[in-house]
Amino acid sequence: MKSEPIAEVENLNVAFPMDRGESRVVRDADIDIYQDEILGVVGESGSGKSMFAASLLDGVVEPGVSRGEITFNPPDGGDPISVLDLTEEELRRFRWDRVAMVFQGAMSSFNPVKTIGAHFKETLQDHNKNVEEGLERGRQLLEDLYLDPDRVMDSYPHELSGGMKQRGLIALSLLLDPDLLILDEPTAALDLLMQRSIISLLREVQTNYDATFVMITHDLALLSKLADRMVIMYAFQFIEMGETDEIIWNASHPYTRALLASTPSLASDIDEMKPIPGDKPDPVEQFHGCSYSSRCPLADERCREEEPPLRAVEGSTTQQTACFHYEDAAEAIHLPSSPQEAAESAAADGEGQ
Ligand SMILES: Nc1ncnc2c1ncn2[C@@H]1O[C@H](COP(=O)(O)OP(=O)(O)OP(=O)(O)O)[C@@H](O)[C@H]1O
Ligand code: NI
Repeated sequence: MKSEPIAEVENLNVAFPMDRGESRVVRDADIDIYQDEILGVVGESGSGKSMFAASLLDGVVEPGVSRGEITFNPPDGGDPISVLDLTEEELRRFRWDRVAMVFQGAMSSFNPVKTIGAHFKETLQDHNKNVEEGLERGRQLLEDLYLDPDRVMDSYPHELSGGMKQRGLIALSLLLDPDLLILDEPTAALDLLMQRSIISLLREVQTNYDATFVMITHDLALLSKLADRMVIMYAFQFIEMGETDEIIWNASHPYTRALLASTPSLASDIDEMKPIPGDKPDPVEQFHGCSYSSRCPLADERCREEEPPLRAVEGSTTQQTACFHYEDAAEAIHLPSSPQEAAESAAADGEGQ
């Protein structure tokens, strides 16, 4: 995937002042988000995924502060927008018009005393859009998400199932035609079947509406089917990123490999997997060296003292990893289902017949 970056994140830090010190929940994050891609963000609970996502529209909750540089490049050719420098009023317009977000736990974010249609109408009015045209687009979006627009527009949130509500929210978030849509755990509260059907819809919608998606999830299996690129977070940092196939088949960071190794057939949730041994990091702590070193089988003296920067993986143009020993990771953390093994076992099956 080679296109222009729609957003450039440089040296992003998110911090909360706390009694026992500053809690740094995103640390020195750098990434370009490319136009028209689906970027998946994976990591265990508390690693900073939602904080990173919220920063993209300067939406970290008070008293949290985002520092660094987030540059949004409008795909229609407008001037670059420095997101963290926008005024309240500019930010209000930037959100929804440019970048929209479906928040984590959003199933309850429809107002229970208003119909779904009223939410669509208010959103259009708040942003001075033509209501009639906008509602037409809203109905089309609902239809594209396999919902009956007549029924859904007239319904109150409690009259819809979880899956319908979730699709309703995705439609609402696309109403003002944002260039970038951020989905924070869009399927977490849904059953497996509904998760899978929403996923296939998301790809269609992303293509039809020409939007860029940033998708946050625990579900590696889901991302491996949907994302063009993945970024792995550990302890408030990006520790690996690359094209999805590279990450799945050739993960270079020991943590990514541990995640993959403990994910049976890529079909389970990160938090249900057998845990990776060692303590979870504390955001107030100042770490020395690599944040994963206390859990990493490859860690040595240097790893405990010096922080490994995110660097290009040799032989790849897109994969980056933050590990001094990534070249040894494949041998040290064995993944049962490498493509070679899959091919070998397929060949062996063939011989037996
Ligand atoms: N309002 C807050 N004030 C202070 N710290 C917070 C606040 N909200 C979250 N945190 C801390 O920020 C860190 C990152 O949280 P974040 O919500 O980004 O994690 P996450 O990766 O999205 O996790 P999950 O998968 O559970 O949603 C966590 O350690 C969390 O305890
Ligand atoms: Ni989260």
